[in-house]
Amino acid sequence: MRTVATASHLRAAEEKVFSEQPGVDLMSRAADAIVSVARVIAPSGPVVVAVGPGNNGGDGLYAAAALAGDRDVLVWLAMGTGHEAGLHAADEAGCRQVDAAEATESLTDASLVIDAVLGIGGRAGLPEHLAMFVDAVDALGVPVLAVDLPSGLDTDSGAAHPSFRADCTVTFAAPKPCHVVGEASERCGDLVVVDIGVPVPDTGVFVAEESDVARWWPVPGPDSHKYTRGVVGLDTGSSHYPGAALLGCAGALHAGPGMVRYLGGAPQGLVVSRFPSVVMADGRVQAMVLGSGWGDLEDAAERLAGALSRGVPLVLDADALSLLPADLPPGSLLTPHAGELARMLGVQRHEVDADPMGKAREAASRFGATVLLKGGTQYVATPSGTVTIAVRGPAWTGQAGSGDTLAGACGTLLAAGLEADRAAILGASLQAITASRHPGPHPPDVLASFFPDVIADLVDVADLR
Ligand SMILES: NC(=O)C1=CN([C@@H]2O[C@H](COP(=O)(O)OP(=O)(O)OC[C@H]3O[C@@H](n4cnc5c(N)ncnc54)[C@H](O)[C@@H]3O)[C@@H](O)[C@H]2O)[C@@H](O)CC1
Ligand SMILES: [K+]
Repeated sequence: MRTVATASHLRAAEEKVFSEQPGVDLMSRAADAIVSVARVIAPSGPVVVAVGPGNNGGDGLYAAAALAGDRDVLVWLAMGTGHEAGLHAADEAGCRQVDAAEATESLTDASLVIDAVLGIGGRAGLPEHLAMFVDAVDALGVPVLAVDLPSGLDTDSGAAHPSFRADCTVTFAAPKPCHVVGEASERCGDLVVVDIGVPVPDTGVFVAEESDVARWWPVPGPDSHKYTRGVVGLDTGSSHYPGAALLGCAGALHAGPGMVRYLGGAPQGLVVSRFPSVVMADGRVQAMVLGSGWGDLEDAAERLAGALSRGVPLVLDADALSLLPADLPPGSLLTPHAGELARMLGVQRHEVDADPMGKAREAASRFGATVLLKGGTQYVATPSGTVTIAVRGPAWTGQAGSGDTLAGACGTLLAAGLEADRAAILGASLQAITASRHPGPHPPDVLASFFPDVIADLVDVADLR
């Protein structure tokens, strides 16, 4: 996991470094990292560096100076001014200063554009002349390397302001919110996080990576059996929504449980004919999933009370989220989408959309349970206030039934003994990674059927033997 830091977190951390190590040259370290990545993306050919007025431009100018040793480097002062010492270094190294028209014309031959216009000091959006330059870059398909972040984005949000669209972003110390949430994250391309000697601040916000999923996945050992791997009970689906039972079973089974018990109100024959390993008899379970596809079941409250009396961690999804009891069993997980979270908190949907992380954190605190807020960006908030952003995937998963399979997978992971936040991070990340590796409009149960291949590929092969 990586810590996610805002612009003000980063500024405070940098100031501490400067006060403790007067004269430290962080800009050269930043420039070195940019140069290394630039050489990988475009080993030769002319480079156009769009430079802004602040230190982000300074990073770009020192990188331009280093690259000018063996290729043509054109420097465009996109805001009219630039970091003085950086400009001097670029001039000395033989970079050629160009105006907007020449910068745009030179794109036809350019192997790379370095966007060093605005970084964490930038205001969101781009002035007209820069927006036109970005359009020209996009139209010609010239690769873009963004310094710290694609200029135009708001560092601290996922909002899709007019901005550069990078193939790769080199950022310093820690990812910022714009790199990991919302549409903004899709403008960053591959993210390279570089340690330039600024300590990562303690923010309580994290982003999960594929390597975390591999590291934390509960892989059975030589002495494992169905009860050590975990038995998950599903009280999902109903006679009105029998498909939810199948989707939950698909998610639970393909995440690797010891056993799935189906205890819901959908026709049993339907479930067992599709999934013969699912057991219909009631008995011991180590976690329960409730609510997906309940609709307006008359006995919903009794079903929830029955599950609560088992004293095992619960995944509460969909219709069960409107019946939240005062005390949930320890280790329980709530899996709302934005509309359901708004209802849980008694706020408008747009308030959740405006501050999804804050609202997920508020719900976790209020209900004393981990909250997985589902959507394009998936937030896992704990009652202690930490938030982890799950690995992102393509929007193919944005379809009816994805939440049902996800709840089933999370139930399997809770039954395996994982803490609720890990179960949520792993379940949500697995679904996203699977959609990345198997892109296309697969129905949610079909996508879940690819989970085993993805899990096997992620975890250490030796562990599977
Ligand atoms: N503080 C440091 O020592 C380090 C900073 N680094 C770099 O410095 C960057 C931050 O530098 P700065 O604080 O100078 O900020 P920026 O370089 O991000 O931009 C600040 C300047 O741009 C102007 N500006 C902001 N938004 C604008 C807009 N929309 N239109 C027109 N002008 C706009 C501001 O008025 C200000 O002059 C980081 O992103 C990183 O790239 C790195 O060199 C590492 C070390
Ligand atoms: K930038």
